[in-house]
Amino acid sequence: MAIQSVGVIGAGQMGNGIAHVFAVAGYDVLLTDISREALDKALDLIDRNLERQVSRDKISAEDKAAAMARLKTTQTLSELGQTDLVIEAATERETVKQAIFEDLVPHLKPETILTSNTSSISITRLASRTDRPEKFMGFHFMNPVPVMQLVELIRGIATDDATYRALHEVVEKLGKTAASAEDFPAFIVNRILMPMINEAVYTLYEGVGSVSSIDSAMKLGTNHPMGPLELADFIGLDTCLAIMNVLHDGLADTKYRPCPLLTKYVEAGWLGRKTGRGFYDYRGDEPVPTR
Ligand SMILES: CC(=O)CC(=O)SCCNC(=O)CCNC(=O)[C@H](O)C(C)(C)COP(=O)(O)OP(=O)(O)OC[C@H]1O[C@@H](n2cnc3c(N)ncnc32)[C@H](O)[C@@H]1OP(=O)(O)O
Ligand SMILES: NC(=O)C1=CN([C@@H]2O[C@H](COP(=O)(O)OP(=O)(O)OC[C@H]3O[C@@H](n4cnc5c(N)ncnc54)[C@H](OP(=O)(O)O)[C@@H]3O)[C@@H](O)[C@H]2O)C=CC1
Repeated sequence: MAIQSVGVIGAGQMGNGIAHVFAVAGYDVLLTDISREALDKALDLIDRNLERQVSRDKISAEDKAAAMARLKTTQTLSELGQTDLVIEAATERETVKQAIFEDLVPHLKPETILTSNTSSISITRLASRTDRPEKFMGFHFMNPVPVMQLVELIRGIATDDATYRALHEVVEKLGKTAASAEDFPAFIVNRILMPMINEAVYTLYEGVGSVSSIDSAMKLGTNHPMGPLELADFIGLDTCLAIMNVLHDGLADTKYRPCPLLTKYVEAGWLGRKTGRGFYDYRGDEPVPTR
């Protein structure tokens, strides 16, 4: 079956980036969220990010108009049942994702492929709660989606070859590169990246360095485009903590213990850029380190 239409669940930073790249690649996109405000903000952001690509000659003004025309939003989850491919990109919480799949499954066409953009949660476990574990996969995009080349493809224990091949083809049509990962906690990228970020928070917690010195040390000392604390703010500290908890619970090894300071920031509602404050305060003209 040729995939032509795509449903995206969750209009946060990942959902809007995923909707953006699929619309540019010629797919009809239906984006849903529980909040109308999130949908309106996502449409506005996609428009601005497409404009940025036009201004840098990455796409033409006609491509932008065509992409915006292919993009629709709805607050009714069941409407996504008629699409060929569904990508769930809601909050990184297993109960939230399971509830979404439970509500959606009765409305799905039999041939629809179901995927999750989860950063860490077991694909086999998510798939087992649906009516189609063989047509279920982890489809893990990186942030910011329009810029990052990689998509991790994660097969659950029951995923069939046809589903894997179909998603591999989609990745190629998007002009991105796939890397296959086995279904273990946090897969490849976050198994390696998130302990580094967590260690940077411990480095701050233990007073080895300030926010600025830790970030400049890693940017200038290891050529990372962002320091680990700046990157944590960019990803979202709630998402970082959720991933560390999945690693800690799933691998039962104390080396994945989330830093108490990371927990404290999340408990304060300081989730990074998306709430205006994290390891940096973004409410002024320039980001100001909080420690
Ligand atoms: C948590 C998970 O589950 C998995 C993950 O995603 S982990 C996070 C992975 N992501 C990273 O590690 C990102 C690390 N950071 C970076 O690579 C860079 O800082 C960055 C690409 C985000 C920004 O780069 P920069 O050079 O500082 O900024 P900027 O010049 O504004 O952007 C670079 C390019 O991206 C484009 N861009 C940035 N954000 C964009 C967006 N949202 N949409 C479209 N284009 C965008 C810019 O227009 C610019 O294009 P040109 O090269 O044509 O000029
Ligand atoms: N941030 C990152 O760098 C990356 C994140 N991911 C993964 O992508 C997913 C989304 O992350 P991200 O975009 O950063 O998170 P955000 O917090 O930016 O967005 C999540 C969105 O999902 C919405 N949502 C929550 N519950 C539901 C629901 N039941 N139905 C529909 N929408 C819902 C939220 O609404 P509200 O705000 O109203 O709760 C919010 O708009 C997570 O699984 C995350 O792990 C993957 C790669 C990178």
